[in-house]
Amino acid sequence: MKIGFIGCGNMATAMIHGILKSGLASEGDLMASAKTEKTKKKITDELHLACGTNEETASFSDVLFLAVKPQFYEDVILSIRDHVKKDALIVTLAPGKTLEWLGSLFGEDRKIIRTMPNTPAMVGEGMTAVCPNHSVTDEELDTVLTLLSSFGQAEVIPENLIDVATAVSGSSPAYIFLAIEAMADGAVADGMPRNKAYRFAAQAVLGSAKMVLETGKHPGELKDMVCSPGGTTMEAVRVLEEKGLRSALIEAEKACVRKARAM
Ligand SMILES: NC(=O)C1=CN([C@@H]2O[C@H](COP(=O)(O)OP(=O)(O)OC[C@H]3O[C@@H](n4cnc5c(N)ncnc54)[C@H](O)[C@@H]3O)[C@@H](O)[C@H]2O)C=CC1
Ligand SMILES: O=C(O)[C@@H]1CCC=N1
Repeated sequence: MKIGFIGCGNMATAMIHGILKSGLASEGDLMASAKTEKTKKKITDELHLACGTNEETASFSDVLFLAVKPQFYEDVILSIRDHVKKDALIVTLAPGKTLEWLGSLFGEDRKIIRTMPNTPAMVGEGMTAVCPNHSVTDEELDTVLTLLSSFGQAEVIPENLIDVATAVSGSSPAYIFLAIEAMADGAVADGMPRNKAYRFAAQAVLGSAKMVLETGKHPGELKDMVCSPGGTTMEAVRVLEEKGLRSALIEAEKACVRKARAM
């Protein structure tokens, strides 16, 4: 199976590392294309892959990832569509680009899998939402799920939820980085050296996420386990509620969904 990436930025690089590390494919099975000389050099010298034009990458691939920003999708699709193998599995990553829209550009009978990954794929802890179109068989879907699982979790969802997935997992690492930065700022304000503060905050976030996933307990119950009666945490939680953290996150996700639907 030959795997190609049109564009080789943050997401493609993370996916390539995951696929190679898992042993699902070797360097010779992969090709990527790029716009800049710097990225071309990264593909050949750092990733040790063949670097092709967009057209060469399209005609090489049994599984083809479209890893350019959404605003470049239309031009890229129009330039490669006649080069894509007839039975290739076309995997998209862009928000807002629906299966219907993709089918209208590639051709209705094409096998298209719309996904929404996230950058924690870079450390093998990605979360990818997956929506296949009607032309993709169960076996082909399994092939793509196996590739996507090489850098984290991958789960099929109905397409009407993919903008929601964008808000809750595609974009949410940015909210969490912001939270970690702010938590560390608070610690620095009270005298902790900055590097130590990032590590303490990030490890607390990592452990908390693991508790949700591994205990299966309701997040509210886990929160209550931290809040000793008359203790320190309840004071912090009281201020977070007063400042609207919960509502800020809900409204941020609603804005994210609105933007994705408008793209
Ligand atoms: N960064 C993120 O957190 C996430 C990104 N996505 C989606 O993944 C896709 C890729 O995003 P990133 O990797 O973050 O972007 P990026 O900007 O890091 O990478 C895109 C690459 O494509 C190259 N490129 C642009 N036009 C090209 C062309 N015509 N031919 C070949 N290469 C071209 C750019 O030079 C760049 O290296 C986007 O559609 C984005 O919306 C989805 C989920 C999360
Ligand atoms: O900000 C964006 O548009 C992309 C999609 C999800 C994360 N990054």
